[in-house]
Amino acid sequence: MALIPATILTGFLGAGKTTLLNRILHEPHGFKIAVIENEFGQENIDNEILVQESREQIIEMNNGCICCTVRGDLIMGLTDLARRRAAGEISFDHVVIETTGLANPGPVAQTFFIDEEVASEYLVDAVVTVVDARHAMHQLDTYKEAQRQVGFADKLLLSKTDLVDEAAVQQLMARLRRINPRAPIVTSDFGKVAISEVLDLRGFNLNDKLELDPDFISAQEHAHEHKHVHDHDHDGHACGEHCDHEHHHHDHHHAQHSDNIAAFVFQSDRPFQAEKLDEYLGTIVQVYGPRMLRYKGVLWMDGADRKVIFQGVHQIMGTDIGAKWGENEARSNKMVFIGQNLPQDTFILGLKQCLV
Ligand SMILES: Nc1nc2c(ncn2[C@@H]2O[C@H](COP(=O)(O)OP(=O)(O)OP(=O)(O)O)[C@@H](O)[C@H]2O)c(=O)[nH]1
Repeated sequence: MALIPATILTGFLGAGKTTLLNRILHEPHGFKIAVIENEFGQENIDNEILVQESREQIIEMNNGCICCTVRGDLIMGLTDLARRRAAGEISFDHVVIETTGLANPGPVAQTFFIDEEVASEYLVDAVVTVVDARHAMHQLDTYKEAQRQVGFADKLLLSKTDLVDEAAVQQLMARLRRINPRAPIVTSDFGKVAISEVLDLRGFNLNDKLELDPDFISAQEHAHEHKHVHDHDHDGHACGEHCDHEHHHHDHHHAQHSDNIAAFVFQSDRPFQAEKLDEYLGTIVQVYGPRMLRYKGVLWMDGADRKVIFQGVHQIMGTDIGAKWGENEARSNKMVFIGQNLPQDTFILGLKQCLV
């Protein structure tokens, strides 16, 4: 049987991956797509944001980052999809893997060559990287992950050009071409791009990847190097049961993400007072915005019968009206903050004060 093409969709935190995916899943283009979602932090908010009707074909992985702690889950997810497809239980002709904003696409792509079962069912169609035109210059200056995602791309999709002027777009494009002269660059504001620019690119050329990273195909785990991310929950606990961080494993060179980036979760089963919350979020974004890499949440507002989806990147914050709360669904608030040296306790205390 023909191999199933898989697209690795990558891009730094908040670049616009889910927005693009949502658009693709809504469009009538003839592709049947299965999605593998990997989100950093324990709460999969993207699941609320992605279109509901495709849900049965969305596999979530949120116990760690796809390029380090959950590579085994990726293999299992892929082989399980292939088995269900062969058994006629589900039907799809393409897989899209949305990585976390901090993932190194190298080890994700590697999985398709190293794992025999995966290699016998799938081929990497392309690594597609979404680049945030508003924040990319700073991200490229500061985070190796952002550089790697651009370096590994077979196609670069430029989002948020609506937020910057033409000169800034040109300057960014010139930089992207210097980092990765191979990858064509296409503008894709709010995911508006032809499907032919994203799927069926047949763009993954192993030789290029080997030039970029001579260890690419070696089965040695984590030959790549990236720095540290903690994943804190609201109790201040730093690492979950799947934690695989360096401080637990001093005996081998381990995959890590950028220093000082940490995630924490705020949860509550009391509703928010909208005005208080608006004011508080406005204030923290003003003060801590430059260090707030990504934040999102599903919110329960007092008196509202619909969920409110809230999200942002640095100072740019927005809300959308989400689905109705189900009749038997327990209402609650879930927020995830990913940032550099954010004062977790202050945030949590402040948010608590916005509850009814
Ligand atoms: N102005 C503008 N905003 C955009 C564009 N694309 C996405 N956004 C917004 O940017 C925010 C992040 O978009 P997502 O699609 O969730 O980004 P992501 O890459 O999936 O984020 P993570 O998976 O959390 O890293 C959302 O508030 C989007 O509405 C764009 O082209 N222009």
